[in-house]
Amino acid sequence: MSVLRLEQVTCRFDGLVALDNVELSVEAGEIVGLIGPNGAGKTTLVNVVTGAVRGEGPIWFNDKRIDGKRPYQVARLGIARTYQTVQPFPEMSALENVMAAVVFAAGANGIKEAESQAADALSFVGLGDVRHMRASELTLAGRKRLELAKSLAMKPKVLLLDEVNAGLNPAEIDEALALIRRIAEQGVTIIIIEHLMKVVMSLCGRIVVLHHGAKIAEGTPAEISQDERVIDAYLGARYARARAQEAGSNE
Ligand SMILES: Nc1ncnc2c1ncn2[C@@H]1O[C@H](COP(=O)(O)OP(=O)(O)OP(=O)(O)O)[C@@H](O)[C@H]1O
Repeated sequence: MSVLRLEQVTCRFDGLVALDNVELSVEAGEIVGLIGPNGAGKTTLVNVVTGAVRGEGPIWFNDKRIDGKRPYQVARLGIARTYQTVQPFPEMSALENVMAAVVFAAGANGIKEAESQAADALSFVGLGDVRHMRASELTLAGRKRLELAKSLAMKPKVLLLDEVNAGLNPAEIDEALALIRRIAEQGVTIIIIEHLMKVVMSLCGRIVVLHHGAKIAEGTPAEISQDERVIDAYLGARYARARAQEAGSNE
């Protein structure tokens, strides 16, 4: 049974259709990539699933309908997200930032428990040693990890990652990839919005492509990289040629 399912979900902003009858079904344990050109509706999909923006059409989390729920209710059911632009409370420590996320997702279970959950999440992402540092003093890679720790501390079953690798250098991206794989190994189902094709191709078992709010393709990385509509709308001919050359040189 799918853990998350969107049934013909539409989202309009005045005259603009940001999501157009999108069908999506994600199985437990999958890492699904969500790609498409700027403005395709990827972040809107995350916003609609997590209750930040109201759409039309049923969204199921296991056997529960979650469309219409508020963000904290969705978070408490077990769906966490990261934000494209990381915005920690700059003057608070990394630990305090994650504790705030724990309280948002779990309610007030006591400050000690929130602290211990937050410390575990920070260790998991490799920020255990700098947990008392102010968020504003962390590097971009550190703030991205902090963002991950905030969502992980909510103990999610489904995690929606919105461009967690943007702005990172190649070494930092490799580390982030390893971290995302470790999160998936914990049994967390992941949907990742990502512009770096190297990341999507190596991480995701399945890729969903949005264009002008509509799903134009869905398949394995190999299928998607050869799909004419995806090449036209997003990947471009140069990418397809490079892939074909790679395939040729591997023969
Ligand atoms: N709150 C909003 N109010 C009005 N229009 C919005 C709102 N949020 C998104 N949009 C519009 O909806 C469309 C889809 O935007 P969205 O941010 O979901 O795209 P995206 O695929 O995530 O793009 P990017 O890759 O640039 O982040 C865009 O035209 C955007 O301007």
